[in-house]
Amino acid sequence: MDKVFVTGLRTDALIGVYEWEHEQRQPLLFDLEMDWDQRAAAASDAIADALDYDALSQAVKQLVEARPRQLIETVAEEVAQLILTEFSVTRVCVRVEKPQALTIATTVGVQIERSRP
Ligand SMILES: Nc1nc2c(c(=O)[nH]1)N=C([C@H](O)[C@@H](O)CO)CN2
Repeated sequence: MDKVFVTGLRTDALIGVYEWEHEQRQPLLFDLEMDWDQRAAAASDAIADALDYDALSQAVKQLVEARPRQLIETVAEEVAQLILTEFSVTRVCVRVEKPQALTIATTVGVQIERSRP
């Protein structure tokens, strides 16, 4: 299957289980990979037939930055559902990194894959 991907999408989120994390924004980085048949877009050369990675990235950033959450699992799930429902995508892989979470590790994160029936 063809793919559209976005790597290193940066957001500034209120994210974490600790009190200070609800007041101080910190970066969450997203890698997104979507199934998308490219043939119609390639034939028409029209953005209307493409999965618009610009619109998709802006929507993800807006969702993530809109409200505080405790777990990166929650964010990953919400992002996956947004992409499936708002962008007519049938399968998405969402990887979330929280690079400032631990001083003893370069980064931590979760990765999920979700499909629409
Ligand atoms: N599986 C998870 N473990 C932890 C999370 C999380 O979101 N998912 N969050 C934290 C804290 O917020 C931590 O990142 C603060 O440094 C701990 N474990």
